[in-house]
Amino acid sequence: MAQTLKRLGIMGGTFDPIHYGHLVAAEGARHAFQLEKVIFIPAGRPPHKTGRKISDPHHRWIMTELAVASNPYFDTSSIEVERPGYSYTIDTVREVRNLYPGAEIFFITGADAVLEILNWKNVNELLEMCWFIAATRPGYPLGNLKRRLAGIDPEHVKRIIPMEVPALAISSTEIRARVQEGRPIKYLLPEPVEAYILNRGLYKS
Ligand SMILES: Nc1ncnc2c1ncn2[C@@H]1O[C@H](COP(=O)(O)OP(=O)(O)OP(=O)(O)O)[C@@H](O)[C@H]1O
Ligand SMILES: O=C(O)c1ccc[n+]([C@@H]2O[C@H](COP(=O)([O-])O)[C@@H](O)[C@H]2O)c1
Repeated sequence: MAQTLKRLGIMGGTFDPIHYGHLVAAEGARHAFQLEKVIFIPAGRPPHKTGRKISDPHHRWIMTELAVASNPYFDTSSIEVERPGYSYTIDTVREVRNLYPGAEIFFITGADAVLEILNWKNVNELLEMCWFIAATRPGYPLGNLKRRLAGIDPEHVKRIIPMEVPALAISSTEIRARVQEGRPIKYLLPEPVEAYILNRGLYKS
């Protein structure tokens, strides 16, 4: 059913697993851009990660649910998990616009993802439909976006807004490696997510 909101955030990601880097970026965006809600949307089949093993979308979606439960502004959606084929953001933003007609949409990414946006499907159309918030991330300097995204219409590049967040050098890759090597992951991600990973034996092999 369609809902009325003025400013809506979407945090897209593979979330394999979700960690505090994602949550801090989303909460920073919620506050800075007065977003009434941030919907976390785990990618069902990320188009750019075809060459690597990704956990079952069901696990990634449950971990996302567990991670956002304590924040009344956060929600999740399984639209990408349920949609067959590759999870293109353009399709997701179109769907979200139908569910929230009239809402201004802010797609939240980290600096690494936004620097790859040139390769995204229908990027110019996407930037006409929503704003992009590019959260700072250690190791991915965001300087001179206009030059680095020279393939995109400069008017559209203005739709990408850098946002400073507390630097957390956490990645899902590092968490998976830690689990595999028996090193701790505590304090890198919410406790219920940690418990889920350990109970289900994720990332062991
Ligand atoms: N520590 C972080 N700080 C800021 N943004 C982040 C951080 N970690 C991830 N993001 C952003 O969150 C979004 C989803 O990221 P993703 O689920 O791929 O996590 P990841 O840690 O980058 O995963 P992986 O290591 O498996 O590639 C991306 O836009 C990414 O740039
Ligand atoms: O639509 C695309 O072409 C596209 C290409 C690469 C990434 N994305 C989206 O960008 C978000 C962050 O991706 P990732 O790999 O950093 O988790 C996630 O929602 C992906 O679906 C989208």
